[in-house]
Formats: sequence, structure tokens, C-alpha cells
Amino acid sequence: MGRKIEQLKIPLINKTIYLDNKVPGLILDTIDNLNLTAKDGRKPILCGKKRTTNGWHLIFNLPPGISFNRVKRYREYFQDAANGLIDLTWNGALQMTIHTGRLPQRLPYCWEPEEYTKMSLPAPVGVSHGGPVLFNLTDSPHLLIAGVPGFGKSNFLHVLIHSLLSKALVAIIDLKRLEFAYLGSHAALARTEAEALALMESLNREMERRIGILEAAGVVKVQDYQGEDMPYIIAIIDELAELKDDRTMELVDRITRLARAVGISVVAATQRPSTKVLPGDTRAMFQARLCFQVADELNSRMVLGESCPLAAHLPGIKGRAIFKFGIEEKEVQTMFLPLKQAKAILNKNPVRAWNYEYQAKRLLPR
Ligand SMILES: Nc1ncnc2c1ncn2[C@@H]1O[C@H](COP(=O)(O)OP(=O)(O)OP(=O)(O)O)[C@@H](O)[C@H]1O
Repeated sequence: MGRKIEQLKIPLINKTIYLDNKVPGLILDTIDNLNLTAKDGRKPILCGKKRTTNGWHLIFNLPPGISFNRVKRYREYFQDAANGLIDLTWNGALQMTIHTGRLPQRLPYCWEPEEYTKMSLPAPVGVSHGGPVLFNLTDSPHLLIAGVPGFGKSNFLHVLIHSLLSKALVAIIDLKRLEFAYLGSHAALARTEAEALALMESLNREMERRIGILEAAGVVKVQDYQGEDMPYIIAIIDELAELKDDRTMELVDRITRLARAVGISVVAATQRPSTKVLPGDTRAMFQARLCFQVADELNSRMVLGESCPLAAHLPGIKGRAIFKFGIEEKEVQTMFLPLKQAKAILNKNPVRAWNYEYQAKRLLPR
């Protein structure tokens, strides 16, 4: 994990809750009340407990007849009882990590990609109860962002773009036309349906070209290719629901299915995560999900998966979201990058112009 974000030192605002001695007892009461017992009447046995900087860590032995999956189904009840977020893992015993500290309500933008030398394309998400959260975009190339208006989707896109500009080419579909205009000379911008289609077509051509080159070189992914410079490309779509053209959506689907190996990622944001906006098959290609406040549990489950209603119960704090990557779900506070600061950063530090000039012709006829 990088030093820069760790240095921010997550303030634990509500220490009275986090110091609450009653949490292990409340979890045991919940086990009783849920009647979480095997057929022979045996219950999970608490065999270890310790305080952490951020809450509690409890270890349970499960008797035969109670599976880890069965306990996981009751996670919401344990969270309500402990008034915190709970991670459940299994390593021969049930590990229950309870986060009862509170996250900061605002986290200023602070990012140095050079510190993450082991990741080819590090993307910052924010901080969780466990510390900084970031992921390697090349491991999980596509990211879906959702949430009702006004809680931080666009701000997160600015954070992501600024964090990646020095390492990747960025193409943006912004049919709302205003939000990303200031990036006009740093990224390929598509602001009409026709430009969005042209952008997706050229990304598709670039994908095919790269697949051909890798095939001829006998390598399976861009990271292993030693020939011509093939920068990572991030295609950002702000408000997926605005893309009405079937052909554009077909190309989005094709790129999410085939572009992983050739260094092209799609990051799509939407207020409306329904299957009409994003069909199930395409949705499955987005392995990383970031969900800000949503209207109800149904919407949360649509974005984060059947078992995750958490985004419907987020506190009404701007920038607060649930990040899901693989089986991990984390409540995060995302970084805040006001537009004025974003512009100032660009003016001070014109990024990657050489690469942009070289590749832009392929990305978008301007
Ligand atoms: N991470 C954050 N930390 C603190 N405040 C934030 C954060 N993200 C957004 N905000 C605040 O919330 C406001 C709305 O954010 P943003 O425009 O990103 O929301 P949105 O979900 O994209 O809404 P829309 O769908 O209408 O574009 C911002 O103007 C800013 O004041």
C-alpha cells in the first residue's frame, strides 16, 4: 500500500461506538436470536477476540452442520447488532472483523502513482476502515460506477482520470457535454452520439490491430509484448444511459469482452443500473464495481450482486460508496477533487502530451 494515502491517517470520529465493550456480546446474542445452531443444538463457539485499531476481531469455531456460507447469509444482522461493517473470512475457523470506527467525511485528492511500482495501472478508490483502497486496473480492466445523482460519480471520474493520465491514454464519452470539457487537450473527447460511435469504432479497430500484433508475436497479453509502444487506454463513459445507439452499445460490449489482454479498459458510470441500460452479459464483464448511494436494495443488488444490499444503507455522505472487487466488499470514502483544483493540476503539469499526440489520431478523428 502506498505511503501517500496512508499518511492521511483516517480519523476515527465516533470513538464512543468503537470503544464499545458490548460488541462481542451483541454478536453472541445475535447468534442466539437467529437460532444459528446445528441439528444437534451446537452453536458457533467464540474462541478468540481482540480489539483492533478500528473495532474488533472475533474468531469462531463452527460445529459440524454449520457452514461458513450459512453464517455469511446473516451478515446484515451482525452488522446491525454491532452498528458497524463486518468482513467474514474462513481459514479453518470463522474470522469476523468488525469495523466500528467511522470513516472521514472528506478525503482531499492526494495521489502519487509512482509509489505503486508493482502495479502497471494503479487506480485509487479511497479509504476504507482497513486503510487505503486501490486496485490494478489491468487486473480488473473494467469498472462500473453507479448511484443516484449528487453523491460523487462524476467527481470520482475526475479523480480516476487525473490519477491515470500520466500512465494511460484517456478517451471520454461525455454526452452531457460540460463536465469534462477542460480535458479537451489531454484526452480524446466524444460529446455527441456520432462522436461516441466514432470513438467506439476506432477503439474497436485499435483493439483488433493490437490482437493481431500480439498474435503474430506469440504473446497473450500486452504486458508481455516487447515491440512498439502500446499504452494502456481507458475509455470513460459518463452516463451510460445516454448512449442510445445500438451499434455503440454493441461495440462497448465487444470491447469489454475482448480488450482485456490488449490494454484497453472501460469505466462506465450510470444513475440507472437497470438491465435495459446495461444488459446482464455486458455487466458481468465489469469485475470492479463502485456504488454510491442508491434508492433501494434492489438497485444495490443490481450493481454489486445479489448478496449485497449495502449501498442502499450508506450514510448520506457525499463521496461515500461501496467498492466491490471479487468477493471483497468495502465501504469507502472516495477522494474529493474539486474542478478548480483539477484544472490547476493540469495547468501546472501538462501530462503525456507526446503519447497523446502519437495515439490520438487512432482514437478519435477531431
Ligand atoms: N468524494 C467526495 N467528497 C466530498 N464531496 C464530494 C465528493 N464527491 C462529490 N462531492 C460533492 O458532491 C457534489 C456532487 O458530486 P458529483 O457531481 O460527482 O455527483 P454525481 O453523482 O456525478 O451527480 P450527477 O449524476 O448529477 O452528475 C459535488 O459538487 C461535490 O460538492
